[in-house]
Amino acid sequence: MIQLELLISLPFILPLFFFLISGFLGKKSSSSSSATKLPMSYPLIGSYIALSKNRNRWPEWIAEILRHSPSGTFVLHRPFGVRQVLTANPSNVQHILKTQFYRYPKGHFFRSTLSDLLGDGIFTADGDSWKSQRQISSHAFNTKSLHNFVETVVDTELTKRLIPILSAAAADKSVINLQDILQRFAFDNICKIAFGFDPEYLSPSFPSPEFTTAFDSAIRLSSERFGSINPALWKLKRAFGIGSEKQLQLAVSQIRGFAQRIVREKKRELDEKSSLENGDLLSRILNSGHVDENLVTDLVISFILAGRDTTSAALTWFFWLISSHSHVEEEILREITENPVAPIYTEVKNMVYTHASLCESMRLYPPVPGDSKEAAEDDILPDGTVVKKGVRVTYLPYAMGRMEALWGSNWPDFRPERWLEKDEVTGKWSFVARDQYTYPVFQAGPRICLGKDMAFLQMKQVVAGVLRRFRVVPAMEEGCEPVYVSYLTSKMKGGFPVRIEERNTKL
Ligand code: HEM
Repeated sequence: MIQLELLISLPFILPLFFFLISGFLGKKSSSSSSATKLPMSYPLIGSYIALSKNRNRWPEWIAEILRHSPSGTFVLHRPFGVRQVLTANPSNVQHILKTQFYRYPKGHFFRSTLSDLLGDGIFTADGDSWKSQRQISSHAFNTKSLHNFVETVVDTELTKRLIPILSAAAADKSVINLQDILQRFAFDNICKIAFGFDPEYLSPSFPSPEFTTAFDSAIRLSSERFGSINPALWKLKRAFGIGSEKQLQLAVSQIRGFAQRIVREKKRELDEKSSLENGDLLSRILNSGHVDENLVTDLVISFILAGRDTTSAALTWFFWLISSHSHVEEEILREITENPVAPIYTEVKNMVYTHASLCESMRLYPPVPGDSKEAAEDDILPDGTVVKKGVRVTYLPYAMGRMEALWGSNWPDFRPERWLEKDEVTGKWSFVARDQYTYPVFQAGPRICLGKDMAFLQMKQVVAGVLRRFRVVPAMEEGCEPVYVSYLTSKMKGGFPVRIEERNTKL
């Protein structure tokens, strides 16, 4: 098998080898300068050497380059003459996400890389298909009854599952992986909210159901396609059904089988009851008359992706930051005391300091580190960067949260106060939002995240529910800093080991 993969790769590896050598012999082309931190670029292989050297830390690497770029933009030379524009410039972000929205669809590259997993679902769709999915989904998301439903689901998962597990960990002083626990929590929630189905993934036995294992590997393998030296390589592997592509096919067929069962079961249930008893998103979508089974299956998979790893990643980094910023923790505890029945929605809404802390945490560690569009025609970005038709333009929330030009010289500091104003008389905080194009953590413009309000509601419920009772204490080795890694969404590398301590005074 490995030999076959090698054989397929030879047409790519041989010229690469040749040009690597010629590059080292000094025949490098343009755009290399140590002063500006731009990576060296060579004929044919472009900046492949720098790319592969920084593969495991690409968000940090790109952020370093963009911090040194006067316009906050640079053009990455990928192998075989492929160019990619990378930007942390808010004017460019506004241009591609809003002003010139129809010139910058998701495009062919993104769709072909992810369509095995996501089909024609909302994340890969463009044009009329995206419009109709967006319309159906927005209708289902934007209702008061969904808010109430989310609140109840999250509260139940919190009180019946998360709190007892943390309580047991506190009692036996064990080290637990908080990232894994929060992912399980988010998975149960999204399945209940989106499909009215409870997978019971967060339980004291920490089960590993086939579906979630398949989902994890499908995300990893699909996102590895983005790093492929040439898409033809993974496409050939897929055609031969070998290596990582074979694993991906297996994982995808398990995922589609699972999603299809959910859709069929829900349709059967609705035929029998023909009512919106549970209020989950899928019932709402099916009730709206949208019954193309394949498309609804794609939507189901997209919702799981959207809802599972985003809130859990955000909360993992949030608890890590809180653990070393006691004044922030104290301020949040004060807010929880002032809102004694939080996590109830109306109370959670008042938690502006907590809201600011979550925004600040996602500025430094966004759950989605980067997002790409593809130019449908030749264009020039507001900062003067020339974009040819077919070129990918990627904006990077991870880099943008680390730009001195946008956040000041204290950008490395975790300071929720940068999102707040204090009323001198009452002493109360009020939240001051940044514009969406400077902080596109939830994307912006017509494709802005549909689950943003739901995500904040869930996260604040968790923060209030956990911190009112427990202290989260990192259990990493002395001097060990967590590492931010990114597949389609971000993660803390190796998980987040913590000890849980009960607070002496319950709030
Ligand atoms: C902290 C939590 C979250 C963050 C940071 C976040 C971020 C994002 C981002 C960056 C996008 C654009 C992705 C792309 O186009 O490639 C997006 C889209 C989307 N998100 Fe979220 N998300 C979060 C939670 C959720 C939740 C809980 C849901 C609920 C299912 C959700 C549903 C969606 C949907 C449906 C879209 C597609 C919108 C479209 O293309 O029109 N998100 N989100």
